[in-house]
Amino acid sequence: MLTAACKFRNKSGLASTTRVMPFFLSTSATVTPLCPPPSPYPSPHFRLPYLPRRGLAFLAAAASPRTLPPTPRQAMASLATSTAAAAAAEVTHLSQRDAADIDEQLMGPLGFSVDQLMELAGLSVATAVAEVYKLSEHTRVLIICGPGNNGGDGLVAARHLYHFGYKPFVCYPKRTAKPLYSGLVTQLESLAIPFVPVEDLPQDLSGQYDIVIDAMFGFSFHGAPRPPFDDLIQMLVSLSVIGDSAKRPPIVSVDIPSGWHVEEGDVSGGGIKPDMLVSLTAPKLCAKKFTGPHHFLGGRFVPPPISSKYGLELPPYPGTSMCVRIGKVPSVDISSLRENYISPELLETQVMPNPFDQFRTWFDEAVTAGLREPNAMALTTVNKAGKPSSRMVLLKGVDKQGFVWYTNYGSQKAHDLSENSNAALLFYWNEMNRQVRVEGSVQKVSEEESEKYFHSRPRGSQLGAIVSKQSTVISGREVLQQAYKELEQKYSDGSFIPKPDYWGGYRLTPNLFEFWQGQQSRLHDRLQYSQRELGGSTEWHIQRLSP
Ligand SMILES: NC(=O)C1=CN([C@@H]2O[C@H](COP(=O)(O)OP(=O)(O)OC[C@H]3O[C@@H](n4cnc5c(N)ncnc54)[C@H](OP(=O)(O)O)[C@@H]3O)[C@@H](O)[C@H]2O)[C@H](O)CC1
Ligand SMILES: Cc1cc2nc3c(=O)[nH]c(=O)nc-3n(C[C@H](O)[C@H](O)[C@H](O)COP(=O)(O)O)c2cc1C
Ligand SMILES: Cc1ncc(COP(=O)(O)O)c(C=O)c1O
Ligand SMILES: [K+]
Repeated sequence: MLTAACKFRNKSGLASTTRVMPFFLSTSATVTPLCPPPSPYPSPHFRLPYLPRRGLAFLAAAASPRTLPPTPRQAMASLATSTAAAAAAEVTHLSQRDAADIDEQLMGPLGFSVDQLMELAGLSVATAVAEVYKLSEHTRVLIICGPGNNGGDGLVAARHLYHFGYKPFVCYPKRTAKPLYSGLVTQLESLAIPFVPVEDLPQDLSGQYDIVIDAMFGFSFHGAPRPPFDDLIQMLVSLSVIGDSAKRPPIVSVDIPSGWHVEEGDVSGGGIKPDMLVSLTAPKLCAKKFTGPHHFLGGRFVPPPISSKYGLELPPYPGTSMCVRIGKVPSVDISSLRENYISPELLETQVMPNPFDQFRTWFDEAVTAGLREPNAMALTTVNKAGKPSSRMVLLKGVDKQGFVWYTNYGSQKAHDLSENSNAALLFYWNEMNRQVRVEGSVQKVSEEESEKYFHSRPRGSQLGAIVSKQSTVISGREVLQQAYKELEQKYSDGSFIPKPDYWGGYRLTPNLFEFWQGQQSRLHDRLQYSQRELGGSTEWHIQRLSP
């Protein structure tokens, strides 16, 4: 499989992505049910005593890096989880002294070298920048590096940004003679990254750069900035007073907004106002005064002895990410969220004559691409009054007879289907720019088929199905837990769990399919398969629909 990822970003910094699809080698508090279903349930299981609410520890477990799956989409999902967790929990802020102490411990008894930590710090900065400021709208990055390790982080970030596809420019006026720094400079020179002297910088940076990274001073800054950093800081201050953030490059500060007091922040009120702060190891006290939209934490290297010694409360990093968003999540301009789809063409001459075969091909490709739950589908039912309702269900089988899923025969969907057998299924494989619509009529599968499937499920899910009077109102989660616990005990000997007669499968027999492949400028491909009578037999007929 070949994939290409080319991302576009809009002004909010959060949206407008071009999705290039993978190419395959083969082509009020009271809630009452809207439509109360008839009750097929035996009642005794459901009159159960109150059980205290469980703690929320499972939320933390859900955000644990170890449990997070690796695909980009899942990483995004987990980023959201850990963002929420980070926002909820208090993140430790370090004093200047503790920050320096931690550095010493890491590079002393804990066996790290400065090169290593700087590499990880710089990589964190680059990944955080790339997460917020997408390449397609922000290409040219000016990195202003100071004389110490903060400047070193900037040099490392410049290298990674280059490899991510950005065009870095480095301003490094006070170079340090140490081999670590000269090595970093040589590495950048070998990539032909331009070093820009301070005097060559335009007074107004907004015309020449799309992002400015402030890597001048970190936690060892003290006093007032000395030349030439005083002027450089002023340049960034003038930049941040341009009110319309869309008309100027965003400023990203590494660890500390340069010129700010490490603990007190922007004391005079006339300092840099960065749009983004990437705190390293743990935020310093001044970060409490940061009011920009993007606060990230990087430096995923803190070992337990440091965390426990300094009582560090730090958010979990999502998946394999080098950075995690902390602080408030910026609110998104929903109207600006959009994707531009780029996919291979979907042509009448290439698709299979039979829509079931075409579905199977696409389905297998979705599985091969590693999509999470490609068998999740929206099911829309309509009751006798014509009121539609949709929900997700899992496809559990497909063949020329139809599409099968399992559910509760007392649920709202079951009630709708008993009144109106017409239904629609919808698959959306986001990462592949693909959608499949299926319409038809629905019948229950045989008891035998349902029995067979029921007993293939994990025992926990079998018990869950017995416990749930799906779509009815319950007083609290405890009701389910208590009933579940009792059943768990009842069947603790591993004995056969009978399928309740209120649980089973449905099969939708299609009379219409539509295969949708997203394309640029909203000129998508849509191929519809409908049924036609031809010489006494039914045939599938393919038509292209306008996007
Ligand atoms: N564990 C981590 O999180 C790591 C973080 N890293 C980064 O390192 C910095 C801290 O680096 P450090 O070298 O200790 O200090 P700075 O980069 O902040 O800068 C020190 C140099 O700046 C000079 N300085 C200080 N104040 C001024 C001033 N007012 N005007 C001009 N120059 C100033 C200072 O010179 P002095 O003569 O004054 O001492 C130094 O030359 C941390 O914030 C992270 O970004 C590591 O990369 C990895 C581990
Ligand atoms: C991804 C996903 C898969 C689901 N799969 C099923 C399923 O296979 N069967 C089912 O009864 N409910 C499933 N659900 C729950 C349904 O969406 C829905 O909440 C439930 O069936 C009750 O719907 P109803 O009240 O409209 O009948 C799933 C939910 C999600 C998000
Ligand atoms: C209520 C309910 N029933 C059934 C299913 C299908 O699960 P399984 O794969 O165990 O059959 C799901 C899946 O989410 C569900 O939520
Ligand atoms: K800085």
